Amino acid sequence: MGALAESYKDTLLEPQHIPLDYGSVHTLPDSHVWLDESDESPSGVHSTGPPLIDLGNPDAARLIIQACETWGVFQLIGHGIPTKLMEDVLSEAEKLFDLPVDQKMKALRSPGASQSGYGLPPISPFFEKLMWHEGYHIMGSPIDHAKLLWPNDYQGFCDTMVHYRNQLKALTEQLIRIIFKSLNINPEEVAWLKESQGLSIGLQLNCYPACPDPTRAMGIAPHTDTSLITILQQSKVSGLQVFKEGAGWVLVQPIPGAITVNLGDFFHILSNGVFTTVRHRVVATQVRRLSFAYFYAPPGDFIVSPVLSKDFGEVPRYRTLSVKEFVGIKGKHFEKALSVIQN
Ligand SMILES: C=C1C[C@]23C[C@@]1(O)CC[C@H]2[C@@]12CCC[C@@](C)(C(=O)O1)[C@H]2[C@@H]3C(=O)O
Ligand SMILES: O=C(O)CCC(=O)C(=O)O
Ligand SMILES: [Fe+2]
Repeated sequence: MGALAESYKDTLLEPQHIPLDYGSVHTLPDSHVWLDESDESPSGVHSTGPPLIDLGNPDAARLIIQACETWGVFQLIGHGIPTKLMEDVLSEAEKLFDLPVDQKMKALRSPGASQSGYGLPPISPFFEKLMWHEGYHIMGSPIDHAKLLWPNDYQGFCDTMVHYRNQLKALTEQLIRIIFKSLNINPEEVAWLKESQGLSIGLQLNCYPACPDPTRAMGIAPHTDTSLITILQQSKVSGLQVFKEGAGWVLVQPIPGAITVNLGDFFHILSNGVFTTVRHRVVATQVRRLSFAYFYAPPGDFIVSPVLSKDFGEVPRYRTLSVKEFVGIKGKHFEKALSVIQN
């Protein structure tokens, strides 16, 4: 199923690491109160957000590379993902998160197994406080877990998610080709890009339920993605913030029809640290917010070695390692993973 199926497999999931029955909670429990940590405070979000790029623009490739260096994230229009499909994903996800909590718990993600199923973010054990979040992850076939949610009516959900995943795969690979060229990597020589074997692909449906005390809660704690690229669809409600040196936490305002593209750790390592693996978080909100994140990573045995050149630096900032090895290091050291492999 690919290396990401092993992400955070040894983190210690305690019994409290399951979503609350949010609909029945009217005051924020102490377990979910996040104290403001100076620069981590949700206030002070003023700067203009990451660039908006039209993939149909003849200058798109240059703008994308520029955004990879300066932000590690951009918004994209002209991407070719049908609006109807994006709406269908939203309505299937709403149907899922609207289920009674007992039903959702039937599809609970099991610790140490693949990442599929319902639950809190797998990074939860790295934090003292719990996130105001419920998620549903699809890795491989969506059928087994969907059958647990809707024993007789799972096909529509599965068809929509598989169709969406296929469309996002084509778009992601188009973006990877553009970025590889700038790194002087010939996409035609990358076997997994041509043959799609051993890839890790995960689709995470995120729900941030309406929160009674949003300024003291956290939707998803700060992290970078363990991916090459992540493609995100945000619903109309804003909540995603990215950390920008010199500006602090900056809001990524949802734009109707646009998708948000962010680079993950593997492009950061490959580019010798020149492309940003953007640190991001999601703040809690007064109204429910949904988002859908598509994670794409190379096969576990792919060797990630920083590209060296005049533009990317002549000295490797990170040691060469396999995707699988990095996933293991991230699972153990989380936010410190990149410094662990620094030369
Ligand atoms: C594909 C993956 C990326 C992810 C770990 C996982 O194997 C499955 C869940 C993903 C997710 C979604 C919410 C935020 C995040 C940090 C987390 O806790 O689980 C990401 C993981 C990641 O990017 O490392
Ligand atoms: O909800 C969002 O906007 C971002 C979610 C996210 O960071 C993730 O799923 O990795
Ligand atoms: Fe993320």
